[in-house]
Amino acid sequence: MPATPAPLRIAVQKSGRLLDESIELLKECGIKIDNGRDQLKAPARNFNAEVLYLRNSDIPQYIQDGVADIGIIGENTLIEKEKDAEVVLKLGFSKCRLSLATPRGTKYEGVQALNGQRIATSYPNSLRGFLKKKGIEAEIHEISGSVEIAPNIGLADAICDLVSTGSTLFKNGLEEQDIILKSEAVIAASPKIDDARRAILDQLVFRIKSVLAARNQKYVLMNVPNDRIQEVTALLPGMRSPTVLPLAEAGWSSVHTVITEDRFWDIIDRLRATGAEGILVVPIAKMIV
Ligand SMILES: Nc1ncnc2c1ncn2[C@@H]1O[C@H](COP(=O)(O)OP(=O)(O)OP(=O)(O)O)[C@@H](O)[C@H]1O
Ligand SMILES: O=P(O)(O)OC[C@H]1O[C@H](OP(=O)(O)OP(=O)(O)O)[C@H](O)[C@@H]1O
Ligand SMILES: [Mg+2]
Repeated sequence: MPATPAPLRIAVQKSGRLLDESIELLKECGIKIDNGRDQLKAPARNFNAEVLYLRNSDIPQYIQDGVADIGIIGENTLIEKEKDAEVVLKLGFSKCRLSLATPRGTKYEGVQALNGQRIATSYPNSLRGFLKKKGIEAEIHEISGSVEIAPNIGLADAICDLVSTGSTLFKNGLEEQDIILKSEAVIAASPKIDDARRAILDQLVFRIKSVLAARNQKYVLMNVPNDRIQEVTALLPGMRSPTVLPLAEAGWSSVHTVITEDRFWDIIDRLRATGAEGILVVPIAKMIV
């Protein structure tokens, strides 16, 4: 009997913004993990993997060194740490951008305005690269958090930090000026991953793709008078084409299909106008594409 390969070592953030959605995603992939807050290393119960709970900013180094085979990490951290890792899959959560901001009302007609200025940031490498590309000489002031306070306490003229809703900038009297990069959570793989673990990773990626595909879709069922079926089905997408089944009541059919979340309301309104009734919308757990 062939030996079971060593488990895939998955690095996730120990605590912070990425943790809950990372664990939820693995769970939706059918991978059960004991809560490892104190344990720091936890085996998966029904998949050949183990989870390493690490500091977010340390994960790129662990991936490069092959201490972790893969990690769930923000692209922004991966870029900032300048470590060797392959982005295998974008995960669609923790979307944010690394931006430059200045106090509201500051005169700013392009990045040239930053020449000779002091910029506070927790992302010195990303900022340095951006300024170099733009030919701007500025003083980078590295701080590890609460960056948005820096202009208010006279520490800097501008900041470079993550922005999502923009509410932290707003509350601190700052205005977003330029975007340096856009980021979301990704699966990153080690250059040292071996073939056996790469095969486990392929299995995991297949499951994640099925979960992510399903998140954007709804399964929709409706009753349609038979003389309207053609009009209704013309409006509908489907994995192949809509399913049409006869109802017990003569003259009516049940039509089933899959609709993308962003087209959903538009299509539903048109379906009702065309004569569809009793429309049911059901979430899809997994979608094998
Ligand atoms: N406001 C936000 N909206 C969406 N995603 C965000 C936001 N802030 C951060 N992120 C994403 O979540 C990741 C983790 O952020 P978090 O604040 O939990 O850790 P951190 O303080 O950046 O890291 P460390 O543990 O190294 O101190 C970031 O690298 C980024 O990819
Ligand atoms: O645009 P917004 O939606 O307001 O989000 C942006 C804020 O979120 C992050 O901080 P976080 O809350 O993670 O705090 P931290 O500095 O302790 O990591 C980031 O560093 C910004 O300060
Ligand atoms: Mg943060």
